[in-house]
Amino acid sequence: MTSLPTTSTLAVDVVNSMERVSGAFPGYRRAHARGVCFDATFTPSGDAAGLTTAAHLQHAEVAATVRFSNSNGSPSTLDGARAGRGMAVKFHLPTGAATDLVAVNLPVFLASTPQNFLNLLGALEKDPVTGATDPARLGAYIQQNPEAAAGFQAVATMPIPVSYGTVRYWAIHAFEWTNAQGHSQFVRYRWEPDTGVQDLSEVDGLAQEPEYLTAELVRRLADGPVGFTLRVQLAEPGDPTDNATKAWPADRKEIVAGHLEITGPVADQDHWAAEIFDPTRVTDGIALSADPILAFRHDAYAVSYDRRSHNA
Ligand code: HEM
Repeated sequence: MTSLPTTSTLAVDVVNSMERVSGAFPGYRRAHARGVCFDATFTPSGDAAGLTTAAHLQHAEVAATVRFSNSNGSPSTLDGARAGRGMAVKFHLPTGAATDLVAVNLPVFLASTPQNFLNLLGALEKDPVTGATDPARLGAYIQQNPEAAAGFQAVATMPIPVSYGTVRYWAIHAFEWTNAQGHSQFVRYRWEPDTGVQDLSEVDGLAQEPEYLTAELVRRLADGPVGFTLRVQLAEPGDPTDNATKAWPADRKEIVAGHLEITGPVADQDHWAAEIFDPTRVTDGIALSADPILAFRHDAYAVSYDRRSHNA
């Protein structure tokens, strides 16, 4: 495989292990394989403008492209199952550049470092003899790595959504905003659906069509736009900004940075499916925190992108 200059050996090891867990499907992302893209408009509230110079968070609306997805590396997992869902947003900036915000239906991640994530994947890999994942290995991993407990608790209670448009999505990592005066503030992002969170029971989830989430959202959009509010939590001194397994206290001040209105499916699904939504693609006024998972995602996504764009 051709390595991109930005990839690391660890990123290759992690993506190889992801393939052993979910399978490798030529041309598809190694995670969040099944997805669908939509056109949207983001209207900033103006409330973030005093905290960051980021162009999309000032006062003028910008166009956006949104990809909703299922987290598995297999493109044929059931929509009605309790599983991860992704919402990746690409904001198209007035300069012609873009900035991405990549979120899932989990408030915290399962590992604080890339090495821990690799170890966790190892515990999820199928036993070569039985061909199945061994729940005891995963249990032992969580016991030895208590940092994973909060994330797995959230995984166990993941909602089965009525719609991709009725899910709450977190971008998890801390990012650092800087304003025109040079003052900096750590933040965390969350998308709140206008409808409120709406779930299905397990029975109703299993009664749906296998891939109901795409058709449901297209039908819903025929009746009008689907909206999300971008809420931003502001860190206080001492809040961890480099650990994706740790949430900040729920009473931290929040602001509404803006509102996203999704209007309809993109005209060219193949073009947008081939695109990359990279959480490290930030813009002036936003910097990455020191969270090692955040930086590592760039490398892992590059490995996956390289493979899928060569139809591997
Ligand atoms: C070490 C940690 C992680 C690894 C190794 C990893 C790996 C990957 C890979 C390989 C892809 C496919 C990339 C592509 O081909 O374009 C992907 C996609 C994705 N990941 Fe992660 N990921 C990690 C953490 C996270 C976290 C913390 C979140 C949520 C905040 C997240 C949300 C997503 C979403 C939503 C997508 C789909 C993006 C799209 O629609 O293009 N991932 N991930």
